[in-house]
Amino acid sequence: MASVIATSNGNVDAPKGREKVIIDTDPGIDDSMAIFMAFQSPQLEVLGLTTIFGNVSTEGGTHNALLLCEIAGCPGLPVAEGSPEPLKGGKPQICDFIHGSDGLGNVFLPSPKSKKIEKTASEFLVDMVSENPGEVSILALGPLTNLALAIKRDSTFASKVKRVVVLGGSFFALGNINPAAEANVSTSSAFLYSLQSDAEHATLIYGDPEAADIVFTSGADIVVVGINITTQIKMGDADLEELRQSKGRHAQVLSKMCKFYRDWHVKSDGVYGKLINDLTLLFSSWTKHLGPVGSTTDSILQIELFICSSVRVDHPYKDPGIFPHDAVSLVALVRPDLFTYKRGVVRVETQGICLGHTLMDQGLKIWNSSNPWTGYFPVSVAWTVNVEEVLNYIKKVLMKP
Ligand SMILES: O=c1[nH]cnc2c1ncn2[C@@H]1O[C@H](CO)[C@@H](O)[C@H]1O
Repeated sequence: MASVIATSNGNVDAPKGREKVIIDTDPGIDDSMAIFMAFQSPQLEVLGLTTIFGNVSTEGGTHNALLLCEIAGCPGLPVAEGSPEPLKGGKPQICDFIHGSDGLGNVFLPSPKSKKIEKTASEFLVDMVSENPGEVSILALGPLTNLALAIKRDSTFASKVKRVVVLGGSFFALGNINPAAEANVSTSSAFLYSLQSDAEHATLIYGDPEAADIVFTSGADIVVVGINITTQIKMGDADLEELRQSKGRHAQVLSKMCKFYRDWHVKSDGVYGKLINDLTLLFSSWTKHLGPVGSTTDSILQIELFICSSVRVDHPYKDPGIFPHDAVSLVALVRPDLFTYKRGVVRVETQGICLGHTLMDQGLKIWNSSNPWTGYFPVSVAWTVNVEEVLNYIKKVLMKP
């Protein structure tokens, strides 16, 4: 029996008591934040970590998961290694440009002493959920391959798992891999498309939209937090500095990790990179619209005015900082009341230019005939977020000694 009750408007009630949780993760800098937060959350009992590719290789993720458990003072916690590749096979591309070659912001910490358990991630997930039916929740922070394998392995898994909180997808908003897709449901689809014309590589499929579609349509009690929600929460440079100066139990190591992540955000989403890009693009239209350039100072002023009045004045990344995606989904697990939700069937595109696109039927229309959304169980999709409270919550937990 699921403990989370979705009300008619899709809202999710807060769980009562200490919640058993397995974190399925590709750690990852924002994963590390979420994992440390889970260890610092008295309302959670972390049963173990399962690993997956994405921000790092699955093997690298296992290494980092063991390391994070040791740093957090839980060296014996089970870490089960997951699939090295998506359901369809192929070598996944790793986001080392976001998380560094060690996955932890190139901090190159000493290797962990503890070892992964013998069971695979899907075996561990199935066994823990079977042993504690209706009691184990899963926080899924990476591609959903391990969960899909658990569902395939045990047809009762979806009904026995308490609830699954997924960081993934982008609902009625753009993705971060390309306009259609978010990274966890379609890792590196952009890379796939760059290879599609290359016959030698045509059979390679990167990303795991098939797994995401299996999980979303499995009937499990699922809460999905997309990047349309997580990118509303920004830890700016001032927040990061506050963290660095705090006595937070893991504040120092996280601050070191976050440097790389922050610098990537500035390049990828930040004002500087975007401004240069915008400037180049706008320069031609500027001369067309505003006439010939006067003195250099005038020109710069006019360009600034033009940019401020026409582009990106509301871009969330005007000020440098990071998006703590995984930490936000941890908050959705422990403080579901800080979000509102819509219920609906979610399907994931598994082919074509919208590979990895997550699309929810909001139930606003009675369709004339059946369609690929018909007949599946609805999930809860985070719809709005209390930005200030979620940011405060993340900071409070991370700054806890
Ligand atoms: O722009 C991006 N491209 C690929 N992966 C990203 C990007 N931004 C964040 N992440 C990573 O993917 C998950 C959220 O989609 C997060 O785990 C984050 O670390």
